[in-house]
Amino acid sequence: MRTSIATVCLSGGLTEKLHACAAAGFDGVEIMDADLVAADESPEEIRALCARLGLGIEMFQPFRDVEGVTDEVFADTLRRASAKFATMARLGADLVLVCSNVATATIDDDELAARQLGALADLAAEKGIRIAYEAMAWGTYVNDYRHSWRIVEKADRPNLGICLDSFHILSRGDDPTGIEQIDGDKIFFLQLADAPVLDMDLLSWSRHHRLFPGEGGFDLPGFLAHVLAAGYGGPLSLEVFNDTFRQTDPVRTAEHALRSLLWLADRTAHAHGEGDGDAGVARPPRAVDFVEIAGADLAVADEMLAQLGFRFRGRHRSKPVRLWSYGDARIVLDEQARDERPALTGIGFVVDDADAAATRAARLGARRIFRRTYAGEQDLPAVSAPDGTGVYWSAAPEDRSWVAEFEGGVGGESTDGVIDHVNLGYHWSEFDEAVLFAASALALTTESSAEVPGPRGLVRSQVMRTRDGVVRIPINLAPPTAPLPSRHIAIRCDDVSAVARRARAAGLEFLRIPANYYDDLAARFGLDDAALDELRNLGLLYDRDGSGEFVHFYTPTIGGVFLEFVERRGGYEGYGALNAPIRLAAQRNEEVRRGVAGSPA
Ligand SMILES: O=C(O)c1ccc(O)c(O)c1
Ligand SMILES: [Mg+2]
Repeated sequence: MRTSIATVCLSGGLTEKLHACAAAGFDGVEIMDADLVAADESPEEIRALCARLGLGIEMFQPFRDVEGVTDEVFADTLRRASAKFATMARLGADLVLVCSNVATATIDDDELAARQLGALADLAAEKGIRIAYEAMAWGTYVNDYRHSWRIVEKADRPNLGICLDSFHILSRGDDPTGIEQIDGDKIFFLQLADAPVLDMDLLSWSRHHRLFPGEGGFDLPGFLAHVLAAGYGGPLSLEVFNDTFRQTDPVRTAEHALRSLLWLADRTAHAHGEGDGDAGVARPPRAVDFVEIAGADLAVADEMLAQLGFRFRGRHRSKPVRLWSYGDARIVLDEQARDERPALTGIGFVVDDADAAATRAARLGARRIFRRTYAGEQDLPAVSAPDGTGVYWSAAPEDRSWVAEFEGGVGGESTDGVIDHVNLGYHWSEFDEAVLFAASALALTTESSAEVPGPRGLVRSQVMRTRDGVVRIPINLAPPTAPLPSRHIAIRCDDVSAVARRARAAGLEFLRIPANYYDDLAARFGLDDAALDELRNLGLLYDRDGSGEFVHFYTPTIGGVFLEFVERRGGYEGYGALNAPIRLAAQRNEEVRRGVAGSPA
């Protein structure tokens, strides 16, 4: 599989983009005409740079507004084309992308379109150039890949083929199975992009919201399978127009982009039964093993966990690390960190094959973490997620010997606790990368996303989970000007009221929920007075849907982390989305009271 990326995906000048693509390990690039026009370097210099970096120039793009025009307009099109073909010769590029006409087309006639594309192809042939014709989703007359293929067949030139772009096909809801009817040798190029499912005009959706494969709502593995079944053997090239990636560090974005292609290739091979074992598609995790909180002094966390009813399981025998558990929910407090501010710094997962999971994540570009372990200590395979969060794998319960490395804890175990979800917040520049990491390295599935209004702006929440719901990681996108949101660990228990009562009796202060919230609950759900009083008195939040109920509460925030206790009744699958704005507002009110709030924006 040859990997390629369009320069339009990245920020920076053309040479910076090329260096980033090469550093990430791409085989080739699509050079955007506009990037070349704006570059200081000549086409010859860009050609030499690509050669030095080992990057193939897979395609030059785009050339626009060719077919369906009057003879007079077309004469000028050929003049424009001659000039661009001369540039391509200097660049050493021999494939050009022609977008279906979105602007100057005035004549809806396939015979004319085929004649004009044929004439363009003949001009290109004199320079040894091939043309890939791409149906744009918003093309004036040609906007369906099957239509572009009919025209290419009609024109019947050896150097004229089509370019398929997953966005243009899937955004319109066109059936991609027809791709298999196309002669694979005539698919000259393949562009890949995912996108969130949005209800908006195609052009804006395409120009601003495309995503790398695995980050949106399109079935890219299914799409690619059709293209490969047609016999396509060219590069897999990413073409992602996205406002965020135009601003982020091109080196990091290029690494992120390559990870999406590896994920896609794995998924597609897997669907064909060609997975290569340990490096192939990871099986989703079976559970969250533990969550790690690190900070220089975690005494406040110890106190809070004790108040909540966690059991102290002891100190690690060789490190300043402590273990607490609530049933099967384990929290590791790590005081090796120099940073004063406690933070959620790692998550352990239970998988079938821990080494395979780590190897696979490393192959997807994640850095391995090597930790000092002493004789007899379990060495959990681990990597660092792109944001630096540690990810550990173990094959528990058969293999949870690390727990026995903690000494001096109390015995006995409450049995009803488990980690329900771990909520991670990101800024705009890291959000899509985090979603892709969860989809690829953690083998989690994307659930629909929600938007939550908070006092500092809108928070987008994208839940990544296993299909069985045993592992759930809501990934939140913070408003652009807000500080990085706190992360939180949600513990599921059988009786959240009992936990709340006990924690209050032990002196734990909860996040303060406004009285107005309970008036609104009464209005919304018609709860009886006793139920409402219990919620109000204990400071609990409540939600209900067609399948069940959800009762939960939040602790105060310690540094950058807080806890939530939840009780799910019946088949309730959500996270109390209607309560999230209450939580965000209450957390801000708490910051205001403590004088650490900053400005609202
Ligand atoms: O939005 C565009 O103009 C544009 C240009 C080239 C492409 O390959 C494409 O898919 C879209
Ligand atoms: Mg395209």
